[in-house]
Amino acid sequence: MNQSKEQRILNFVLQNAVRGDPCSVMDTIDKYCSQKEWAMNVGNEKGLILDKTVEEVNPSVALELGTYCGYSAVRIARLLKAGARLLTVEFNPEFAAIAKQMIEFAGVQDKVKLLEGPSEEIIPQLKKKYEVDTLDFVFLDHWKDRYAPDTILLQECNLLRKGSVLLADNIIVPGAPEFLKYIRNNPRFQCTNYPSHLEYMKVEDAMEKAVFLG
Ligand SMILES: O=c1[nH]cnc2c(O)c(F)c(-c3ccc(F)cc3)cc12
Ligand SMILES: [Mg+2]
Repeated sequence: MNQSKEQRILNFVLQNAVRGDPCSVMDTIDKYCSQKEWAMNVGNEKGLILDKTVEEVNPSVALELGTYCGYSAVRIARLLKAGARLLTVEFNPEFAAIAKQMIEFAGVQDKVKLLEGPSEEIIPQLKKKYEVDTLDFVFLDHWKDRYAPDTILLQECNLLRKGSVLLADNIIVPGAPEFLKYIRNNPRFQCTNYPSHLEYMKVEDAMEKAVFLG
């Protein structure tokens, strides 16, 4: 049974990165995906926008929708203060299995809880099953057609509070037009656009920050 691309990425990290060193894991993934096989990690350019937003928010409880291989989970978790935690949701079981190993190799497993399943099922469970009160930060990086419905679902589940920050990847490529239309016309959100480039490519992309006003 030949290996998946995600398994090849993980193997390259296990053989070339420094165990327990999140930056080494991120750099090694970026090296593999820029030189050998493209993959949909947020990457280092958009990753810096993610870093700045996480540092600005300094979340106690963060949610990521779309774990993939765990690159951005490692990226976010490395910046979390003592006692803070990241919940990351992945519906593809193969990706989740890779991400679990990636997160453990990076040494951030104590800060990260990987939840396997569809976001629309997991979001309504966050309060009771995962003991979440409200979310300080949400990184939307899963399926573009879920950005808007999941943002509505987060509000319906009372998971956002005044000042909660959403950051969405792939606003241009693949694009999330329905989400942009929803969030930019909604008076309960203050939006900011961050132009950037598609991971590992000279193609324009952007991220959108949306602060919930309560
Ligand atoms: O499905 C996705 N989920 C989350 N993030 C993505 C991403 O960052 C991409 F670049 C892309 C992408 C895939 C193929 C392309 F040709 C361009 C972008 C997809 C996703
Ligand atoms: Mg993305």
